[in-house]
Amino acid sequence: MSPTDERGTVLRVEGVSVEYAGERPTRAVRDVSLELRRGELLGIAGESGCGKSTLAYAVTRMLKPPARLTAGRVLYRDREGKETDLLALEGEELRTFRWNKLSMVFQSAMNALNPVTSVGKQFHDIFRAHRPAMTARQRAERSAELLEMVGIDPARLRSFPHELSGGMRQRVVIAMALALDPEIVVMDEPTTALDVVVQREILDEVERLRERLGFSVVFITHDLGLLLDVSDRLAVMYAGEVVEYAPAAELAARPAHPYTQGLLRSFPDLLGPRRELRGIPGSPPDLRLPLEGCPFVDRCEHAFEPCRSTHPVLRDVGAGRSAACHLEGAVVGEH
Ligand SMILES: Nc1ncnc2c1ncn2[C@@H]1O[C@H](COP(=O)(O)OP(=O)(O)OP(=O)(O)O)[C@@H](O)[C@H]1O
Repeated sequence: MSPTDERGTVLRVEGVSVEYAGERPTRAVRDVSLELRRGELLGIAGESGCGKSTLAYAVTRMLKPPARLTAGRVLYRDREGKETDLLALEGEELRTFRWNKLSMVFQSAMNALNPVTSVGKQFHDIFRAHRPAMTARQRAERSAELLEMVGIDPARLRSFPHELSGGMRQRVVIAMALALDPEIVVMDEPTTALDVVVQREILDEVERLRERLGFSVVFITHDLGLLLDVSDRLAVMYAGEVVEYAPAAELAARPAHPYTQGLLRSFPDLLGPRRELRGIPGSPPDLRLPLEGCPFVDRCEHAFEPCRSTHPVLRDVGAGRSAACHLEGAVVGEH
């Protein structure tokens, strides 16, 4: 049993489905179940359009029309084991929950920051709203401490967002997300807009902070290579569904789902032997149309009789892995 098992689950996503309304609704997230353990980094990978962001918005209660949650529960479990269904929270309860227990870091730091307000004032506003008992001095001290924590000179509290580099802005957003010491941080493509070196620095920072502060992270990106590096466990999404769910090391060594194998073949392994780079031919199914069999069937080189007619459910395929695939053991060889 790993240390995260002993600390238990902090968030459980159960059977969540989301649709975008339209003449034919887009079923963007379909019956997704996941579990975030205390202190772990759970990665969510998949190509653009597979529903990662929609899932993040559903979990953080930020879905806006035309998106509509059609099924499921998102349960937060506190340290005493008491569960709260996030999808049932409203008004003040939801607002309190959002910053204190769960916070979010999204792709565009520029959109998350108010361009006409100094960084310091934005920290002060968070504290004034959520920690009204704090004095002005305590607010200033805590803001400076948070900036230092993410490697930024507290003198920057006087800066406006446009005076900071992209990497610094993203660090500020991460510091804000950590302002009230949340237990869960959901990060959706937090470094995608940044260059590779800055990306790496920020990820190292998140790692350090996670070790120090003990929060859990849901980390969403299309960059599977990066996720394999930073995640404890990984969920691979395809066409709105989780098709594989496994410890990162197992997923890298023995990917069970043909889609995961294809994704792993699509990027170069910098340390391993040179190999042919092959993408996955074809494109994902139209999520507005009914899907009967496996959503990956048209792109799968291993498709056989049941794949077109029977929808595969996520099942245990050994070594802590689950895969939604009809193949026996789902493992069809090294990638
Ligand atoms: N506002 C919207 N209205 C209708 N359909 C939408 C809307 N937003 C997203 N979708 C559809 O929902 C599906 C999932 O999109 P989503 O953005 O969640 O995927 P993603 O994996 O996060 O992709 P990306 O990395 O490109 O953001 C896609 O088919 C997309 O076209």
